[in-house]
Amino acid sequence: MTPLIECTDVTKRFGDFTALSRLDLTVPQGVVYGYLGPNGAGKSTTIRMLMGLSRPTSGRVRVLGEDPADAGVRSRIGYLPGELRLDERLTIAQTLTSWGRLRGLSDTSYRDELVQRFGVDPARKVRGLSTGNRRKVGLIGAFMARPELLILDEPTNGLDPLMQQVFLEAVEEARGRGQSVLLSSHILSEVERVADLVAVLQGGRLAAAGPTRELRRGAAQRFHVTFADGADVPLVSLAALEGASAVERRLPESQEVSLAWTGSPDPLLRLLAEHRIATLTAPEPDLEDAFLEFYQPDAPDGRTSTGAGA
Ligand SMILES: Nc1ncnc2c1ncn2[C@@H]1O[C@H](COP(=O)(O)OP(=O)(O)OP(=O)(O)O)[C@@H](O)[C@H]1O
Repeated sequence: MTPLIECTDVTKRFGDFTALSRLDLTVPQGVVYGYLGPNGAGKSTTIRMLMGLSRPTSGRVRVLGEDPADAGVRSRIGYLPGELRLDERLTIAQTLTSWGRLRGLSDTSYRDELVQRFGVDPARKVRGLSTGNRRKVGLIGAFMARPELLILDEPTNGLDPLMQQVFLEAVEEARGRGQSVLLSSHILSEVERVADLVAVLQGGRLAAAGPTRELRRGAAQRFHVTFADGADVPLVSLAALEGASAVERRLPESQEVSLAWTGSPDPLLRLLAEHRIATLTAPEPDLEDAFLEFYQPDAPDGRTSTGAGA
């Protein structure tokens, strides 16, 4: 089956500046795809190309199997731009009706349900709406026609936690119906909850891409160890282990040590077994840990230097 989005070796330059470099990206049917990266990484640049709003300098972009410069393709996508421009003179209802007309939407029951769930008053004028309420209108517009592909640029910007929840439910419903959703976000915990696949952009290059579960599995695992009162705290031996990084005592004289670990924990557990331990905890690594590894400023391989020195 043709992927809904396929970018092959895509580069985008603005003058001398390369905003995106040799991007390969594939979004299959029926998945939620998280598009992550720090400010200026190139997320919006990618999304604008997917929507045919700008052209790649080189490489090939296909959306729904077509060139996105084709207006017919665009009208099949539920799109939420990073900066949504609305006609200030209209009410919310008029705005949604005009978008619906453009899409040939005849059954408005899902639209009306979304209006309820997002808690917007359709009679209100767009002028004077808060950022969050504008975002809600944009989201309802993107979801209401149940398009096969949704492309959402920072969709939860300005939404309160309750509305973020409503949004995530709409995303899960869309996936349940076989629609695909590409969403860019800085809110990693939310992407982690909902995305099947993620890509991490850094400085216009893909730093990682793959199933969320695998990325999380590859993340450094944090361990917190409390050595028994009076027992040795083997900081130097811990820091010398190959999988260890950021080995730190909680407080200068404390028996508590935290460290990050990559790879099988066997060598760590063997070393710890030689010592008297009061507690050992290892929280589930999250995407934030995995993600932040990609842009430690002074550690290109993602490892932080060890804090062992005491
Ligand atoms: N039209 C343009 N002309 C020149 N440079 C641009 C243009 N559009 C984007 N850029 C630059 O390209 C880089 C990527 O920008 P982009 O907006 O895609 O990043 P982003 O990942 O979406 O970041 P943010 O989360 O801050 O929106 C930035 O350095 C930006 O300044």
